[in-house]
Amino acid sequence: MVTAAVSSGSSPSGYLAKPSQCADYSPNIGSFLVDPTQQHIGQLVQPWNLLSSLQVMLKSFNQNTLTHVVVAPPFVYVDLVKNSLTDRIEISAQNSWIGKGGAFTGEISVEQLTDIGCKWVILGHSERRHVIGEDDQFIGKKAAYALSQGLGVIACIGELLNEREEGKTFDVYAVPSWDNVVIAYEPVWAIGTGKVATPQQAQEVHVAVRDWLKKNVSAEVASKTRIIYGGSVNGGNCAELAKQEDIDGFLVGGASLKGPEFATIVNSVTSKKVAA
Ligand SMILES: O=C(CO)COP(=O)(O)O
Repeated sequence: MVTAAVSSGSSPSGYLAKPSQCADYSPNIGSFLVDPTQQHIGQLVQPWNLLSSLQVMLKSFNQNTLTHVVVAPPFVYVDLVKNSLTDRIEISAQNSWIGKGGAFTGEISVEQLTDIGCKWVILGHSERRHVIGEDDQFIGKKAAYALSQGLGVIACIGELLNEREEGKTFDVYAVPSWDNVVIAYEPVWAIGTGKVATPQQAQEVHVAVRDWLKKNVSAEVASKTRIIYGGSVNGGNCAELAKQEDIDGFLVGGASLKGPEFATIVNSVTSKKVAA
């Protein structure tokens, strides 16, 4: 990407942002997010792989549907993916720097992301927490900064398998009171494992998150905030998950690389909204 000068770290570049390509959507429609991280099911995500899946998906879903589609490609492909897709799909980054851009070599700033037209950033993904070592406080600071600059935040929360087994699911997520936030519940044990949460397990946590928002923020925020589920979502399990009252959409990794399956997942969210 032209903007990533080696010595300039996360400083904003002179790259001109394109005009907004944001599709209008109402806050309480379904969300569907695609996060094909660098490596999924042993397969390196290449842009043409992702793009061909997205093109297949685009042919199979009605672009006038209510489902809000956001794609989060690896950083190096953001520009390519953005420029190859219809305006109907918004782009998210998979991470951002904690504060204002500066000399932080190797980091990507919020300013750079908005500069190239990103609307969203995923923060607190389990791999950032458990592999890189980011904690709630660090993620909270990142979220606050991204939001202050107008970037939407897809905030990921989720428990490890041993925490679920020890009954700690409800202690793990400390969700700050953010506006312009989509909350993604991703049980760590379900990510990339093929072991999906049951609809009831997911619904139980989503309800608890909504209750948390109600108590700690407001009833309005609780009802408007989209809470999406991630972790081994596929074409076969999406419909039952989507039927759950508090599951507003999905964060999908591996299945996003399979176009027809991807369309099935998008359409499962749409069907729910149409039925509502
Ligand atoms: O965490 C996820 C995407 O970032 C979920 O991945 P999978 O859908 O492959 O389990």
